[in-house]
Amino acid sequence: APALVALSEPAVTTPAVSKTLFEKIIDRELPATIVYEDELCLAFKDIHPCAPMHVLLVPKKPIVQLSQAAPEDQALLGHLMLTATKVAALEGLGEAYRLVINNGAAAGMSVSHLHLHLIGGRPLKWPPA
Ligand SMILES: CCNC(=O)OC[C@H]1O[C@@H](n2cnc3c(=O)[nH]c(N)nc32)[C@H](O)[C@@H]1O
Repeated sequence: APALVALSEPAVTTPAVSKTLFEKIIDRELPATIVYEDELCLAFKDIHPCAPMHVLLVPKKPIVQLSQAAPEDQALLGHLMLTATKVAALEGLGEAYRLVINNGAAAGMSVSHLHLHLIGGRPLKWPPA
């Protein structure tokens, strides 16, 4: 009987591309209430707002967290901060708002895609919890 030759299955290498929740929102694969968009970033309402106005501002570039931003991201980071002021104005907050970046899970970051919390619409205490 002819020797059985084990046919090696072709190695299937599926790219380990797991989109974060925010990348799915950016790509419109998940719904969100979008309040601002330009070529570099997207702003949408937080699903669990901690204030009457709680918007998330994310770069379209999937920077995992602030501590992983690179020097070439400097202009983008500045754009995010200036865009936050524009969104605050769009949302009628005037000058009264808080802009928060959490870095890492220990700081409460639950989605591994850099995001700025723009919070306002009520008096805010300090320090935050
Ligand atoms: C806790 C602060 N650290 C952090 O990582 O914030 C992640 C922020 O994303 C919010 N969020 C979670 N899932 C969704 C979602 O499907 N849609 C939207 N529009 N927001 C979401 C969550 O409420 C939190 O404030």
